[in-house]
Amino acid sequence: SKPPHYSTCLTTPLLSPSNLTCPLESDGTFWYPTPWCPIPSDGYESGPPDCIFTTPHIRNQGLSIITFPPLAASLISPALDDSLVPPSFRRYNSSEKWTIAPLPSRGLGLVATGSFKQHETIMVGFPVLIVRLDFINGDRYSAKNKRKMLDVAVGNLPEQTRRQVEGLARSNLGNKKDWIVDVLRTNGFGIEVAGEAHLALFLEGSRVNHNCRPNAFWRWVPSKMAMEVVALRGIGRGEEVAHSYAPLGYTHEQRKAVLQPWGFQCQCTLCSAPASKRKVADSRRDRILEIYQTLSKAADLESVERVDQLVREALLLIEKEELQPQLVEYYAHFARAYIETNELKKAREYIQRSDEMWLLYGGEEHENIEEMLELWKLLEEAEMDKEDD
Ligand SMILES: C[S@@+](CC[C@H](N)C(=O)[O-])C[C@H]1O[C@@H](n2cnc3c(N)ncnc32)[C@H](O)[C@@H]1O
Repeated sequence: SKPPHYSTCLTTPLLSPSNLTCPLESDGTFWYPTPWCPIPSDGYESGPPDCIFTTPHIRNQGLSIITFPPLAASLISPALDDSLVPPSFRRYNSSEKWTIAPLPSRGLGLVATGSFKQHETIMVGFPVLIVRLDFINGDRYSAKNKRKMLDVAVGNLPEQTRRQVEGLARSNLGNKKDWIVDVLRTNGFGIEVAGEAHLALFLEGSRVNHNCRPNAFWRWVPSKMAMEVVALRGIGRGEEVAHSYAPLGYTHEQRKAVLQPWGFQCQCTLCSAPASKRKVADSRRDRILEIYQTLSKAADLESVERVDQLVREALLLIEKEELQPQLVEYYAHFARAYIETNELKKAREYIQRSDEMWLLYGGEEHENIEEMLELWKLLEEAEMDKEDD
């Protein structure tokens, strides 16, 4: 049977219908070739189909997306408007301060050919392939159909881009047919499109290797569909630029488990340290988490002095373990504990710090805006209550 044309504006819980105009913008001429929407195995029972959308010239490299039609429609403007990419973003793309080079036992990687100051943007990348995570993980399409759709998505890209995507494939892969799923899993970055999880593939950004004590982090700029790699600390010429694939703060065993899908043995300074040193690092990391949990239990917060003590201990351990990016969450958490114990001046100070860090690590459009707003509201209510007393 013929799939219903998606211009019927199939409703999806992901975007409220008020955000949609009918017919969907994705029905127009923006995409080339015409989007292809194979029928999911469950028909359209559990939602719209995943379709392949390609815009072959965007950002000088093209982009293919496999997702729900309303989500693709939501990207056309302004996120995928080439004329709205700020000049600074274009400049980083041809930066002379980095190169992609072969590195011992970890394939290619990003290497600084100039120096970077702390928090300086190193690279800006635009995705060439975006795939809805549940399309890959779910079973609405058979493995064969998924492969076919992914092949079409890559095949629609301009030849040079396609070759570069193919160049990301691992040569030692067991089942060669699964190369693109493997590339997405090992080189893809998790991003959100209208609140739905997707994997995004970048040509150069996907070459950044892992380090448990990273010198860089990346942030996603949804309104420009761009990924920025940013220096966590000063980086010298010749240094490899690496970020952590594992959440910071994990212990050795936890890191091993999350890094397993990438199929490499982590040799970073932390993982290859002698067992005794690793044990010290692990116990500090466990303790940081324990403090976090204690601060979450209002009943355990006997006094402001107790909160002060726990905050001081956590800050010291975070510094020792070089986990500063984690402060973005810890500051907000400290603030909650101070609100709980009615120490509102300190609460305000930590909310402010958390806000500043979110801006740095998540960018202006960071995903936690709502939670931070709620925290500010909570503080203001507590301040009003205190005034009334
Ligand atoms: C996102 S890619 C990074 C680019 C990759 N080196 C390449 O040549 O395409 C991830 C893969 O790089 C390798 N890799 C990344 N970090 C590594 C590390 N610290 N040690 C060893 N291999 C690493 C692993 O093979 C991993 O699956």
